[in-house]
Amino acid sequence: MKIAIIGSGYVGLTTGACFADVGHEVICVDNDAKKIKMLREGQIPIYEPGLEEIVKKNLARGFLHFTESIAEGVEKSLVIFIAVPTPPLEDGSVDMTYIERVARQIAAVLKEYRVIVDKSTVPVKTGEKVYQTIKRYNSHNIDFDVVSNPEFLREGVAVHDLLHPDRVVIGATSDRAINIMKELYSPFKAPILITDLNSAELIKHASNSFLALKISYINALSRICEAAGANVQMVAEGMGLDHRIGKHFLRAGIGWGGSCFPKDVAAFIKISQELGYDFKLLKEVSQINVDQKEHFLRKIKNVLWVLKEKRIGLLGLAFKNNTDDIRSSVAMDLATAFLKEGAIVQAFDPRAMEKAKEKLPSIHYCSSAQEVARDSDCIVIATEWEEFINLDWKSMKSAMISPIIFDGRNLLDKKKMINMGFHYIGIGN
Ligand SMILES: NC(=O)C1=CN([C@@H]2O[C@H](COP(=O)(O)OP(=O)(O)OC[C@H]3O[C@@H](n4cnc5c(N)ncnc54)[C@H](O)[C@@H]3O)[C@@H](O)[C@H]2O)C=CC1
Ligand SMILES: O=C(O)[C@H]1O[C@H](OP(=O)(O)OP(=O)(O)OC[C@H]2O[C@@H](n3ccc(=O)[nH]c3=O)[C@H](O)[C@@H]2O)[C@H](O)[C@@H](O)[C@@H]1O
Repeated sequence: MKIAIIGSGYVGLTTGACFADVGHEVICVDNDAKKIKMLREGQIPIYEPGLEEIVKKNLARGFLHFTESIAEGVEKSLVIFIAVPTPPLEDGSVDMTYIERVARQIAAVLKEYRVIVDKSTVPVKTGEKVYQTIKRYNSHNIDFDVVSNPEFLREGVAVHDLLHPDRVVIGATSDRAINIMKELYSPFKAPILITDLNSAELIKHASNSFLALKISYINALSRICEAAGANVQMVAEGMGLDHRIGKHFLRAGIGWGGSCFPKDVAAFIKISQELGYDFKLLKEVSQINVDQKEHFLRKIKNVLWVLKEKRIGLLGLAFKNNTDDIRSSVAMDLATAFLKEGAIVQAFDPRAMEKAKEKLPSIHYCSSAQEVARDSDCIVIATEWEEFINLDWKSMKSAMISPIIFDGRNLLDKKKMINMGFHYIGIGN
């Protein structure tokens, strides 16, 4: 099937590449000329495991194309996905200008029936507004359908999540559009849930908020564990063995970050408020997340006393492992807080340093994790990169001025580190 994806960022590019990989003919559109030029040459502007291979493979076999022209995408494709940003405004509500502009741009070039699919994360009732907008600006009165098809991929494992989704949600009322969407997704062999437009849009905000809630819950428990002398990892394991609870998203840490949870939880609070419901539970979920980061900072200050002139070795800058994404990264927030207090921050991240350099040039960027330890007053683990587990911690220790580790992700084995002579401070243990 011929499809176009408007917006070739994280979601647009990974989705486009995976659709091409299962045999669809995909045109990825973006208004960033530099990005399109890079992509045409097979260069990938983001780090996502497995993505480069499938982009190159599908470019070579002619299943994947890149263009700056929305008109070209709309003309050549039956299904048009919208995957442009929906960033937060200052009050937490969603900036809808990107979606609205693309809806008008599609309407202006519509010549034949098309299915217009919203993949961006949007407030409930957006599909209705997109429909009205396209109808208004579609001067030739061409028939079209609007569908909501939210995306549930996680960065770092996006290719896997796209090729093997837990579920595909299709919010649509027209049989014609539903059948086209079912055919489009048939190669993925995933459960397909058909809903109305509004429910599909709500499923996305509800899912992200629930996952954030689960993490905030375990983070709140980590505080109780610290006060009671219990171990949050054991508590999480004991809870997670109950299938009704499940073991996933119960890793206590320094709080959730990334381009989606913070903005989507804030948006869902705002959307609920506009619908007349005060979502106090989610407000608390957000507050716990802020507290968790501040509590971690307090723990560091309790041990180091004054941060000014201290040399802090920071392991991790990305908002999570296996990505170079630093959007709303708690690791970056911590670095900013350390710098503000006058500390010297020497940091290493396996993938995110280029992006971090642009945002925080005053960090000293190290070429290896080992270098982070040199003459440091402590090491702070801020991103859950697995490769940090197997570092040569003995030699790290000998390079440090004082062997203190603040493990914000409970990545290391506490007993082992203490036996090695480290002063180890984790989360909830
Ligand atoms: N990043 C993620 O893991 C996930 C993101 N989402 C949602 O997907 C949407 C997109 O997010 P990302 O891909 O992360 O954003 P992004 O910022 O990485 O990509 C968006 C792309 O759209 C392009 N763009 C903006 N306006 C355009 C226009 N008028 N015409 C053509 N291209 C245009 C930008 O140049 C950019 O390349 C958001 O609503 C987000 O909440 C949903 C699931 C996962
Ligand atoms: O809408 C989105 O953009 C996506 O948001 C999240 O995906 P992502 O932000 O890529 O990453 P997650 O793996 O969910 O992690 C989010 C944050 O929570 C933290 N986290 C995660 C899990 C956990 O147990 N504990 C924890 O602190 C991570 O370190 C990270 O900062 C959701 O998991 C995806 O389903 C969704 O599609």
